[in-house]
Amino acid sequence: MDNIKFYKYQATGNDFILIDNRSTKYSLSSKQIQKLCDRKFGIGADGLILIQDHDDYDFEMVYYNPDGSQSLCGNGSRCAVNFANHLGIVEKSTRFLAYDGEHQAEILENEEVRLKMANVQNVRLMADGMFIDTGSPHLVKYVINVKNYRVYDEGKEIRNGGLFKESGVNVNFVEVTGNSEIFARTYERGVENETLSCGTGVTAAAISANQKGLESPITVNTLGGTLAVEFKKHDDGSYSEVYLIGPAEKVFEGTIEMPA
Ligand SMILES: N[C@@H](CCC[C@H](N)C(=O)O)C(=O)O
Repeated sequence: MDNIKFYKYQATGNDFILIDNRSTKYSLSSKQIQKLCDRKFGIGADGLILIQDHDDYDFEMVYYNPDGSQSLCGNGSRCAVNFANHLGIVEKSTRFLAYDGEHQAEILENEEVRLKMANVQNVRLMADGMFIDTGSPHLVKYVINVKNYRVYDEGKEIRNGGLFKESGVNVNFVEVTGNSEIFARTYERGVENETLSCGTGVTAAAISANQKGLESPITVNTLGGTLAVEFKKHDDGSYSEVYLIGPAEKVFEGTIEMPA
């Protein structure tokens, strides 16, 4: 049985297993990903990331939710950039490929990463809130007293509700807390629980706040820490130059036997 060398990273409390797969040695099944991400029987994480070689980019980030499904992960991307730096693949700036296409990123002081997100085409008003695609699908709902809100129960209900049943959605509960400041909590599909922070969710929350009159840059507080989001809004309702900025750090590294 193979031993896998892994690195554990966290970005505002959203935690990930990172694996150097430049040799493309590992092709993990959903069952293996589920076991590695399991907090009791495995390493435990909100997601798993393989860093792979790519002919046209510095690297490719292949992201899996803990249930084995795939999407873009904003916080995971910031961890991947610092990991790629640790592996010697990139220096201060990079261009890499992820689930939703090309991303650029810059490593700032104190290992903070400034990640360029894809343009946001529009904000769709729906019965439960605003629907915004930031590389993964997000519903943003404004609530009062978000710190005490029933995020798990309501998030689960909306995520599994009629409208989103097929492909699911991440559900963000947001409160405006200042002139350019919000607090966001996210129920993540694929984790099927609330996480301490969700990067694509924080980005969607900041863009939704602009619809309510808040201007870029917006500070987004989460249960796991603080991020900043910058953007440019256009007359047709789209957004470009969208950046997610915040910390990402290695927590520990180790080896684990490849699960069956
Ligand atoms: N934690 C992530 C989002 C990961 C993807 C999401 N669960 C989905 O399936 O859409 C982030 O930081 O963006």
